[in-house]
Amino acid sequence: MEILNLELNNHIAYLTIQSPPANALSSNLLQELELKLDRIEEENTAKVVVIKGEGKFFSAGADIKEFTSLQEATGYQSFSEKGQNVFHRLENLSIPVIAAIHGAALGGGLELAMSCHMRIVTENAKLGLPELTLGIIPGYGGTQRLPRYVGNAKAYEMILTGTPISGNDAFSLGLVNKVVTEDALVNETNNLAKKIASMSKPSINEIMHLLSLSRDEQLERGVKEEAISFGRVFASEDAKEGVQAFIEKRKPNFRDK
Ligand SMILES: C/C=C/C(=O)SCCNC(=O)CCNC(=O)[C@H](O)C(C)(C)COP(=O)(O)OP(=O)(O)OC[C@H]1O[C@@H](n2cnc3c(N)ncnc32)[C@H](O)[C@@H]1OP(=O)(O)O
Repeated sequence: MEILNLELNNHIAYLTIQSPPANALSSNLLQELELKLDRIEEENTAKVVVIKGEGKFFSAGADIKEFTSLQEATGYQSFSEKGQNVFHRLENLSIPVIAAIHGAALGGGLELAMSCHMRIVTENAKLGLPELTLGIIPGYGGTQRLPRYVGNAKAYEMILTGTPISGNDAFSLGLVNKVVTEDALVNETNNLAKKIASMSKPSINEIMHLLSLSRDEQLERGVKEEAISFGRVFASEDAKEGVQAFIEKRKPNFRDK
């Protein structure tokens, strides 16, 4: 089975993450996302992309189990940059991307959703950046994109406590476009996608270019700094402890080293 399924239908490209149970963003999945974006661009028929997750969650973030086999030599900074680059490409696509979020969008899962242009979320979904609970920090652009959506005060709280917010709260804060019941997610997302797909492609492409110019230049600088910090923190003893504790399903014992 493919871990990222692409289905093109009536000018809508549906990308479904199929990597249960967590739909973790493994390095294979990120590579697959690049390939699927290549195909969408080559075919050049889609006017909108929908990203969703199969099973219980949208995505629980980077594959924490893969972290233990990440060799220091391969560079933790470049691990972060690889994800950042894919998400940068997604954000700068010439067609809009909608994330349909249910269950959980945590860590890299929320960073993926924040790189999309619109988000529809279920009421009870959990959205957050829990990386600090693992002794690491967000590395796929989350430190830079979250404050732009929810404001500084809430971003500090969400990142420093690692506590997720509900779909309802995400809507109140302006992080998502719409909050819906679990049953309505597919229909509401399709309705939005269809409305966009009924527009003329050249005007969609021009608008995507113009709206991309509304992003400030600091974002790119901040994302670069984030990868450097990610590399530094990931090499710490507390990062090893945090990841090991997650795998062993216990509380981490951080030593501030
Ligand atoms: C640069 C980017 C960095 C990052 O993204 S770091 C990762 C940030 N994400 C997280 O910290 C989220 C971690 N996961 C969770 O908090 C919870 O899980 C959930 C809330 C998503 C779900 O909780 P529940 O319903 O109680 O299920 P469960 O037993 O915890 O998880 C089911 C299985 O999924 C595995 N899993 C969950 N998240 C990840 C992940 N991010 N990477 C790899 N595996 C994951 C678990 O270990 C377990 O597996 P098993 O059944 O073998 O015990």
